[in-house]
Amino acid sequence: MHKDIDTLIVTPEDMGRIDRAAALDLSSYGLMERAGQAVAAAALRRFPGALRFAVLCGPGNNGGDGYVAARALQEAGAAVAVHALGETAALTGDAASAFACFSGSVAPLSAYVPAAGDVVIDALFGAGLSRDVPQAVADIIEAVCRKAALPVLAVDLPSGVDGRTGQVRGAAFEASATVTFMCRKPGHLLLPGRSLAGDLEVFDIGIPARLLARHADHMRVNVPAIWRLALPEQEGAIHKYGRGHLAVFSGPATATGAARLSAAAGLRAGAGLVTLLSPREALSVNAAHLTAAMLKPVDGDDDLSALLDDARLQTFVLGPGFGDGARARGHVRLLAEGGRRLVLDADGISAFRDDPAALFALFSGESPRLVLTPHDGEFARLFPDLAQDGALSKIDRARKAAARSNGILILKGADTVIAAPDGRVLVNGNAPPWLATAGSGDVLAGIVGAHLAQGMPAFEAAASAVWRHGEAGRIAGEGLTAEDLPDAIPPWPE
Ligand SMILES: NC(=O)C1=CN([C@@H]2O[C@H](COP(=O)(O)OP(=O)(O)OC[C@H]3O[C@@H](n4cnc5c(N)ncnc54)[C@H](O)[C@@H]3O)[C@@H](O)[C@H]2O)[C@@H](O)CC1
Ligand SMILES: Nc1ncnc2c1ncn2[C@@H]1O[C@H](COP(=O)(O)OP(=O)(O)O)[C@@H](O)[C@H]1O
Ligand SMILES: [K+]
Repeated sequence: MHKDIDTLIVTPEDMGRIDRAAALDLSSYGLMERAGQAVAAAALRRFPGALRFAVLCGPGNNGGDGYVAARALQEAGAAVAVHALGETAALTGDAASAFACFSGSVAPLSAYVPAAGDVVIDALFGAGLSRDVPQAVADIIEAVCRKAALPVLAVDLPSGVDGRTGQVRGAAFEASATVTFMCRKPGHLLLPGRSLAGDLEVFDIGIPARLLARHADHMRVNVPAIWRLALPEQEGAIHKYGRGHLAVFSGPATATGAARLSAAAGLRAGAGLVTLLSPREALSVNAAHLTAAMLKPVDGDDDLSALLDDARLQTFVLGPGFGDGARARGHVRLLAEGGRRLVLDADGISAFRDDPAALFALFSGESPRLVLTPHDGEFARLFPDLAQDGALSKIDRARKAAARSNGILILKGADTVIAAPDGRVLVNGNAPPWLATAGSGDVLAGIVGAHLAQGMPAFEAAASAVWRHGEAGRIAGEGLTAEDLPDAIPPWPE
């Protein structure tokens, strides 16, 4: 597929618009025919041992794809049982045409009895799911997935998964694989949709790339092609200051490890110099554990102000293990007023829970130089209204938070979303589950800081850091601890 549209993420609403635009130039039934044929081909390829394909067809075009697939499977000599939700006489448009071309018998959905050897083709609802699935569908999902544990191939989306949010509407199939068309939808990438979709195939049914690009909304999968052009130059003889100087605030003597993880990651991720800014009472414990990173005492705003006279210090990480909220707020104010770039993580985020607007005001009005790295709990402290709004997807939440804060949001989790105030959004997909370990977030903050220190724009710095963090997790492998991660940070991709 065209490599530029390969990474696009399109909401069901935008996809509907694209389908309608495509139908002006192309036969919309032709699109459905190719979609259904692709589903049948995937079914035969993935399930050569199937005794029977049970094709469950819904009332819209998703059901239409199902009738095309059923016909193609029958023509290929496979045993097929087709069951419809609702009256087939009520089908309209392309779905009615697809039904008319299918010559086999169609039984009601309620008559389907899952049998061993069946492979279920789920063509009940796709992009058009607009409310919770009816009870009859919830019952079938229970019978197929829980009681009979049959393999399911989903058409476009597992029925019950909301394509815009990835949330389950009432109940949803758990598919072993899903065949979708042209582009991924948010529901394929955001949890729980991502795990319910199983192995995802994106099939090109022939909608022109220009239509996709015109109607898509700056949402993409986080891949190196997106930020490669913003990578720092790697010249052989570059001076260490040329590769940027990152400063990381340490917590008190009892909580210094988190900041050292950020510092170690910052060095590995390419910052030329990393300085740990430590309370005096924690200097000796920090010194005992540091080799390549430098150490400077900072106890309060006066120390920090003096340090900010050094114009080479432009980039800071504040939050990992930091503790003291009042001190954090004072430091953040000085850094903002000094025009510095800041990665605000963990305790640094929580420090502004009583007055998030004060934080946003400090970084308003110019190109973003604040990167916020909350997990869901920290996000809710800064953006309680967005966290509580059940209608918003994780993408919507990150995007609105970025706009409000004029910062880059890294909303963490297995489906980390990176968003910029200008509306660009990336969904990350390379993080292995074992990256969820204590201290892993501190490493991420250090990588973001290193990228900023090397002069990358904030959005690209954040996105590439999330990607490299995911790769480090894969390289370090299952059973990793956060201490293994810095050494596993890979070089920049070719
Ligand atoms: N040109 C196109 O439009 C193409 C569309 N394709 C297929 O078309 C699908 C989208 O088709 P539609 O927009 O018709 O949507 P769907 O077929 O996903 O569902 C819409 C139908 O289901 C009903 N419905 C929605 N939620 C319901 C619920 N909870 N309980 C009961 N009924 C509910 C709606 O009233 C409507 O009749 C895609 O997912 C894809 O499979 C493909 O054929 C490729 C081309
Ligand atoms: N199930 C998961 N799969 C992959 N990555 C995950 C998963 N859960 C969390 N992560 C990632 O692990 C890191 C955890 O960071 P965080 O929540 O701040 O923990 P900590 O404070 O312990 O470092 C984040 O980068 C997050 O995106
Ligand atoms: K479906």
